[in-house]
Amino acid sequence: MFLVGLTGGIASGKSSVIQVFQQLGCAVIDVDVIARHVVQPGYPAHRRIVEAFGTEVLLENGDIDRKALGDLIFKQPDRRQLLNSITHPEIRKEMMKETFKYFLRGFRYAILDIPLLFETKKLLKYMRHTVVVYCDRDTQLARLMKRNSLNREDAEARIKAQLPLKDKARMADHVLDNSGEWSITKRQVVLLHAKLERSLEYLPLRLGVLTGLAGIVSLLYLLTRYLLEPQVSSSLEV
Ligand SMILES: Nc1ncnc2c1ncn2[C@@H]1O[C@H](COP(=O)(O)OP(=O)(O)OP(=O)(O)O)[C@@H](O)[C@H]1O
Repeated sequence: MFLVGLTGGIASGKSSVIQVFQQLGCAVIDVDVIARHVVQPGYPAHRRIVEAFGTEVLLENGDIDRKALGDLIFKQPDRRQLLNSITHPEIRKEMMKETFKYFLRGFRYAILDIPLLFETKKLLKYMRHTVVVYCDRDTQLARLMKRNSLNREDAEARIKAQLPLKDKARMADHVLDNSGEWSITKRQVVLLHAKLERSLEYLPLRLGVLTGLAGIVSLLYLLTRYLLEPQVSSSLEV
């Protein structure tokens, strides 16, 4: 199995593209979903966020108020870093668990939706392929303003807070251009999936694990035989 990291910019279409991969039966790991999961009440990250940011980032039912927290860290990079240092290790652990489950189920590749793949770089070394969901700046701005009911100034500020989408596209192995009609994007996703499925890059890990298992089984077999065999020399001595 190999890993494919999918990223893009705010409102560039990542979630929409990931849905198509899901419909195609792919192994999808959504970091946003994991990020929401690990901050639920009862989880260590939830307790540490409340300790660090206070109860004003809580909703009445005890859940984290993601909007309040987002607003709080938006203009304060040091607090953003603090939040990341709490949540990122927990997110990575969950991602590894999910990846392992898909590996056991025999998937050839798993696609991970990682919004800040190129910014944080931490997960980049595990990705055999990187995919950027791109759209031109005007389209991105218009879709963001519409989806989040933002004025132009706020939407522009949010786009500016990230690496430019064009730079990300240059760094990626594959670019899905989502500037136009949705049907055109969908076709690109289907083609990319077919290409990744055809790739033989899943073989080294699978063969490695099978060889390792075969080695362990042989070792156990030899050990069992040795332990169960009558000790001829010692019985002669008696
Ligand atoms: N090709 C398209 N044509 C028209 N609208 C689109 C297209 N692709 C996505 N959208 C719309 O643009 C908005 C942003 O898309 P989406 O939520 O998939 O982006 P995203 O990259 O996951 O965003 P974020 O990271 O900010 O959550 C959504 O409202 C979606 O319905």
